[in-house]
Formats: sequence, C-alpha cells, structure tokens
Amino acid sequence: MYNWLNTLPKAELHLHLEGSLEPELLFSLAERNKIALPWDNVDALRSAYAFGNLQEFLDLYYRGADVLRTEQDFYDLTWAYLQKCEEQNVVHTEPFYDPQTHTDRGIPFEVALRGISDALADGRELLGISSGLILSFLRHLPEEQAFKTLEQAMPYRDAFFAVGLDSSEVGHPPSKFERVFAKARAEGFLAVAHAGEEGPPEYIWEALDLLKVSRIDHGVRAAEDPWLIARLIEEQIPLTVCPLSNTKLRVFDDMSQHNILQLLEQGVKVTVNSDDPAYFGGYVTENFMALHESLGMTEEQARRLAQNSLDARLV
Ligand SMILES: Nc1ncnc2[nH]cnc12
Ligand SMILES: [Zn+2]
Repeated sequence: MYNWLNTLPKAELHLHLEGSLEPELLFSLAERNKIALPWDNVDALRSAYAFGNLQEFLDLYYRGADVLRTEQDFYDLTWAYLQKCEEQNVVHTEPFYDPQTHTDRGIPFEVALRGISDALADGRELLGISSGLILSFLRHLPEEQAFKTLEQAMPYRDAFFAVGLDSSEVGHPPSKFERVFAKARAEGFLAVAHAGEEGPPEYIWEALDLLKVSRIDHGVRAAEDPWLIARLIEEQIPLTVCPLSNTKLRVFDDMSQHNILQLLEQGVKVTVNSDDPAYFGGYVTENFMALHESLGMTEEQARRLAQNSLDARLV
C-alpha cells in the first residue's frame, strides 16, 4: 500500500517550510552558522519531539528556526522539502512561511524570501513541481505587526499568491486580523487561515465570514457544529487536514479517533497534508499510510482525497 500511495499524484496544501527542517539539516546549519544548540546530537533533539499540545510544539519550532540565518539556509531548507515532494509524487505544493519568525530576530525580510523563492523556481524548472507561496501571519502577535509584515511584502508582491494565519490559536480568533486580511485582499491576495485545530467552530465561521478565506487549514473541529458542516459541504470549502500533526499535538489522542474519513464520506472536501513533517514523523505519504493503517482507508478513498488536493489548488 505504501508504494501505491506514494506514486499517487497529489498536491500538498498545508506545509510550513520551517516545519520541514529535519534534525540533520538543523544540526548542519547550526554548525555552518556557528550556533550552539542545547541538544548534544540529532537523537537528543528527536527525543524532544513529544508534545502535549500546539504551544509545546511551537516553542520548539521557533527555537529550531533560529538556525536559519542566510539566503542559502532558506534555499537548502526549501530544496530539501521539494526533493521529498519529488520522492512522494507531490506534483504541486502551496507552502507557508512565517516572515515574522525571521524578521523579529533580525533576518531581513528579503533574505528568507529570496532563498525560498529561488528554490521554488528551481523546483518548477528542474523537478517539474508547480508551487505558490503563502505569507502567513503569526496570530499570537498584534495585528499591527501583521500590517507591517504585509507592507514589507509589497515590493515582492508577485512572490506570494495568498496570506495565511498560524501559530497559537486559542485566544487569538480570526476577528483579531479582520482589517489586515481586508487590506491583503484589496491588494489581490487570496486568503487562507488555520482555524478549528485547537480552537472552536466559531473560529471557522469567523475565518469564512470575516477573513473571507478560500480554504480552512485543519478545520477538524467543524465536526462539532452541524450547521457549519452543512455550509462546508454546500460551498465545497476545502479543509487542509493534517492527521499525524493532529495526533502528535493531541487534537485526537489516537489516529483511530480521527474524523477525516467521516468528513470525506459526509461530502466535505478534505485533503491530506503533513503540516510540519520534520516534527510529526512523516510527509504526505506517511499521513495517507496512517489513515490506511488506523482507519482502514481504502484505495478508492485515497484516490478521492488525492483528487480533492488537486482540485483545491489555488494557483
Ligand atoms: N499546526 C500548526 N498550527 C498552528 N501554527 C503552526 N505553525 C506551524 N505549524 C502550525
Ligand atoms: Zn499548520
């Protein structure tokens, strides 16, 4: 089944480039940039990858991202991810990155963007992988700082097709970012947002009605609200679901409890994605494989999930 799933053509629509930083690359970038790490080796770092919730993961994710300093570092990170895409027949990808994670520690906006954009361009030319980049705002920071980030992006307008919203969800509802999303949409960006990962169904309503998103990232808590499920089906709004992430971050205690196949059978346009594969134990194929092993996902369901990912592309 693994090989069959691996060769199935698919798109990835929920992937944080900073979350694709494998421990081996993290250590080699730390050495290249002469940064001391609190872990003795790759195995010690990997054993720290046990999380009780989203925040515990985010604390380590931001710590790990600190080794990314130069344009070459961002190129290497993105290129390593694209090689995984090639291995797993991900023919199209729409990754996020968080500019504020880097500008807030003194890395100029264009350093990260150039490295990432050059790698994505090489991915198109050398690997035939089409892509579009999403600028994601950090929701634990004030809206004012998201405005500033959007302003920094404007000279590079064509490098992005959409804005997104990630980081600590609970206590930071989409409504906090209504004005900056309106500005981004007026500038021609599409919108997506993480909602209903740890946060309640109300955050999904807000993402749809206030941020006017084209897709919901995660969205698994929509299942608690039948009116919301009806709307997602009626409007065929895609959910970018990340099964291994959801179990690693305890959104579901066990993969056998995951609701993605129930949502699929109800008619919700769900897709399978890896979120932060270096931290959660697998890329897209491993996510599909987990659904087969724990939920009995059939080949026919896998084909529909893969087709949904191709249909839910925004570029
Ligand atoms: N799963 C996730 N949820 C929110 N913010 C994130 N940033 C990286 N991964 C994330
Ligand atoms: Zn995410």
